[in-house]
Amino acid sequence: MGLSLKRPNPSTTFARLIANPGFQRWAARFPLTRRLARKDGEALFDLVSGFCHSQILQAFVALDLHTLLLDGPKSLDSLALQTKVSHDRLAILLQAAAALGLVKRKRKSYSLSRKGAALAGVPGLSEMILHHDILYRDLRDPVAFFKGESETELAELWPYVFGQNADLPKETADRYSALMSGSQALVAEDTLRAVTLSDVRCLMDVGGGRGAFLSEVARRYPDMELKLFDLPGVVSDVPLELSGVVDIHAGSFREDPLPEGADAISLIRVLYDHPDHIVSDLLTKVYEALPDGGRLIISEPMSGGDRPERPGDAYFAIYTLAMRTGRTRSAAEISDLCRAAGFTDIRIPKTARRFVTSCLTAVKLS
Ligand SMILES: CC(C)=CCC/C(C)=C/CC/C(C)=C/C=C/C(C)=C/C=C/C=C(C)/C=C/C=C(C)/C=C/C=C(C)/C=C/CC(C)(C)O
Ligand SMILES: C[S@@+](CC[C@H](N)C(=O)[O-])C[C@H]1O[C@@H](n2cnc3c(N)ncnc32)[C@H](O)[C@@H]1O
Repeated sequence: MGLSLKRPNPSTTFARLIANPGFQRWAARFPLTRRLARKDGEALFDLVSGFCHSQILQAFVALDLHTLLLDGPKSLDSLALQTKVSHDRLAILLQAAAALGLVKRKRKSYSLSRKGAALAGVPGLSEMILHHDILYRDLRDPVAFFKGESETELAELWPYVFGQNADLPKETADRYSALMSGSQALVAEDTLRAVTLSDVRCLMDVGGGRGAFLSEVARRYPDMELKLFDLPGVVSDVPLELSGVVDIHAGSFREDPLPEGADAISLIRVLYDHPDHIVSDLLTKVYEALPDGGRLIISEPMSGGDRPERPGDAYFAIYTLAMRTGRTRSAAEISDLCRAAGFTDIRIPKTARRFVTSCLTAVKLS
């Protein structure tokens, strides 16, 4: 091997040092480095075994253990009877669930931990977890997945995103809307905590589903005029109590112009379902529908961009990649798209839980 005269790249040198098994053995013993080495080892092991953790959670929820334990501690015998899982195998599942912090174990009796009880109470979370069987199958061959060489089932679950025609089969609309509206309560709560609407006279929620966000807005701002715009197959099922309060518009933002009259327009978990050209067209339509001084409110899970982060980059980006129609964008990317559509005064208010949603607001100033 020839002698390299290139000056070593400091970051490569650092990586090679850490990757050296001899250095690792030394660092695991040396008092000043051993805690860090153990911490890195544990973190790596968590990544290695993460797919088992998700499947333990999936079985825990599918067997309804989170609701069975809501009434208080239960014995292994009674849980085995109720779940129809053999005593021995259920003991292993419950032991795993205890290790993951979902249950607490006292000899042969099990109760929900704080985390397990929170899981039982988060609206729509168990349905979300259960539908992950699809994403799990889509990720079975991860290299083919990232190369874009595999078909994905998630893309079939949300066929509306492909739809040039706005007529959505009722069954698909139902399944989709139930899953969406479950998590909508959290999204609405965090969005409305981050963005105040006290100066808004009329809000139109575009892609607002069956109006879950608008019902929360109506609760907090009872005098606000509200409009909902979504596909015909979706808005036909807006609950009756809401249809009296909300002005409903059926249409497709791909083909139809947006109704005018609102001084604020919200796009809640809409952009990440679509590719850039559709997002650009939609933002232009939103701009056109708003009056001078009108405000755009975007809320959806976002990528960390320059600062990659787990919820946006290691979950939602993968989810939207499996859907094959949109992508998870960073606030900076969404800002660029908004600017290109004419918006100014772009702000990125902080939200409480990045795994629930992130927000961006912009203003039309012509
Ligand atoms: C009483 C004593 C002594 C002490 C109490 C101490 C105390 C106050 C403890 C707090 C306990 C508590 C209330 C905890 C609450 C925890 C909560 C609310 C947790 C919430 C978790 C939410 C999660 C994990 C949400 C996950 C959401 C997901 C995975 C959503 C996915 C959405 C997707 C994939 C949508 C995709 C569809 C499409 C088409 C791309 O849009
Ligand atoms: C991810 S969901 C979000 C629903 C709701 N905003 C929420 O956060 O739960 C996306 C919404 O956009 C709607 N949508 C998709 N394509 C549309 C289109 N071309 N025109 C109008 N709405 C559309 C869907 O029907 C759906 O209700």
